[in-house]
Amino acid sequence: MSGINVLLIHGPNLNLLGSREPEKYGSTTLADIESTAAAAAKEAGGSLVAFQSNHEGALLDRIHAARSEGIDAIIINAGAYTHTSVALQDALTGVEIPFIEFHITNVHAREPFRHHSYLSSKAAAVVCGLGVAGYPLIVSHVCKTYKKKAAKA
Ligand SMILES: O=C(O)[C@]1(O)C=C(c2cccc(Sc3ccccc3)c2)[C@@H](O)[C@H](O)C1
Repeated sequence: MSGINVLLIHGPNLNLLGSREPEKYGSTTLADIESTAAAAAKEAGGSLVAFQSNHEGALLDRIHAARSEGIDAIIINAGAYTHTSVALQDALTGVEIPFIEFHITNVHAREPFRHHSYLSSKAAAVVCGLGVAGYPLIVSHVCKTYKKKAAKA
């Protein structure tokens, strides 16, 4: 039985992780996050591919492509697009792949404009405030508990 294939997506500015605001986002780089997440997936019998873009359309295209790659679950930290993008919600629901909305910080304890998400109502789960340590935890959970998508006819 092959394992769960996870797509980890990061949105705008997250490529700068580790370089500024360590008090908020920690000092871990995005490359480290992705590497640790991939190791967690492997440990849990799954696999993980990662993608980051500062461009909304590129994020949409990457989500669309997941349909034909055997991706069983998406974990997305959409950054600021969380709070603005109906298009991201549409793409994530349109591909019919379960997704988890992830935030490093507790967005509900921050500025009011970060309290609304266009993704949460469609997400299988929403995780925020665990810091970057949350990534391997959620990846492992997904690989151990999610079901593989039925192959397309
Ligand atoms: O907490 C998060 O992971 C979040 O998704 C991440 C965000 C975010 C905001 C600004 C910059 C960055 S990444 C970063 C961190 C430190 C220095 C430079 C960029 C992420 C916010 O837009 C979101 O509201 C919350």
